[in-house]
Amino acid sequence: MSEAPLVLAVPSKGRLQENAAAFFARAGLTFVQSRGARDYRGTLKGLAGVEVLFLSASEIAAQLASGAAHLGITGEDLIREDIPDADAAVELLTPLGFGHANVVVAVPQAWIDVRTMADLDDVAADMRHRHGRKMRVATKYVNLTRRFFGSHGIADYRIVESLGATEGAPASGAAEIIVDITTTGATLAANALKIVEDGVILRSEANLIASVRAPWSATARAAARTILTRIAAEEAARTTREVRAYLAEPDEALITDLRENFGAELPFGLGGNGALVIHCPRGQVFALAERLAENGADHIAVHQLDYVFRASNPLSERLFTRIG
Ligand SMILES: Nc1ncnc2c1ncn2[C@@H]1O[C@H](COP(=O)(O)OP(=O)(O)OP(=O)(O)O)[C@@H](O)[C@H]1O
Ligand SMILES: O=P(O)(O)OC[C@H]1O[C@H](OP(=O)(O)OP(=O)(O)O)[C@H](O)[C@@H]1O
Ligand SMILES: [Mg+2]
Repeated sequence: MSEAPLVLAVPSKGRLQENAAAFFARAGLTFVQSRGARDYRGTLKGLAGVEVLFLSASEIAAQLASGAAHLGITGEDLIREDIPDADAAVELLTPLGFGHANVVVAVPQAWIDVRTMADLDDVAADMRHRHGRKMRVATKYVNLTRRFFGSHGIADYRIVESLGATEGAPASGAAEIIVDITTTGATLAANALKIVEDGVILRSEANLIASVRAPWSATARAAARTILTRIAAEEAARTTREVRAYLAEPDEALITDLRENFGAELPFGLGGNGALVIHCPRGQVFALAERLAENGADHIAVHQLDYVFRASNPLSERLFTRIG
């Protein structure tokens, strides 16, 4: 196939890099950077039709928006901030459980009268009327800030664009308040800032994201299907346990009970000789084992799985439903 390859955009540095690489590795997807770690283009070992781009998290959002990348990993905060029509441009295929960060409005701790966005509105109006100047908000999340302040009816403010160390702006006098991301809260605390109670703009985490506008050639589709199938197989394995037991006479009522009350599946059928192979959600293992024991199983073995491949998976379905 000589058609345009699938372009996969992966964080090359920063907070998301290590977790993203580990995520792909778990799914058996290994990057090959033939010219060493500073080579910002690569391929996937054993998988033709894929070009890997190593980019910063914000550049990944831009490439997904324009369609220069088909698939990528980045933070939802950057997607919502950098892509004006995010829901039309990209599909968030699945959250990844890392890169958690909240985009928040924070004010000096010394502002003891300011607890809510409504209080902040009062402060802003007051500054405008009494001192004739607008409250300054330091942030790199300009669009998220405008939308959020607008939704709270706050208009008396001015954004001071910040390119880093935003939490320092109030102390340095560059702005009165800030909008930034926080995870542990350590940076806010170190700068004597507090989060406004109803001032959490977005709860973000890293996502696997597809571009709607990328050229989805047959080659790109086939590669995406392979990648998503592997990722889904790993995810299914991680959240599932395999339970094996022997029951002299497994009856239909028990099987129905296991299916309905424990989320159990018998992926390989009933077998016929009383040997049961059950797959169930990880959290149901102990309850399921007890039920099997009550029904006469005297040896119940529980296994972790590496991969569970299914004919269809939620990730591929989401992608192909969206791109047609
Ligand atoms: N403290 C944090 N904990 C967890 N995830 C974070 C944290 N800070 C940022 N992130 C997530 O990682 C993304 C990228 O942040 P990172 O610090 O790697 O890059 P950056 O500082 O935005 O950009 P650059 O490194 O190019 O200056 C953020 O947009 C957010 O989604
Ligand atoms: O709540 P915390 O756990 O303290 O984390 C929040 C800090 O982490 C990020 O900065 P980063 O270290 O990525 O530096 P940057 O300003 O260069 O992005 C973010 O911009 C905050 O400053
Ligand atoms: Mg950062």
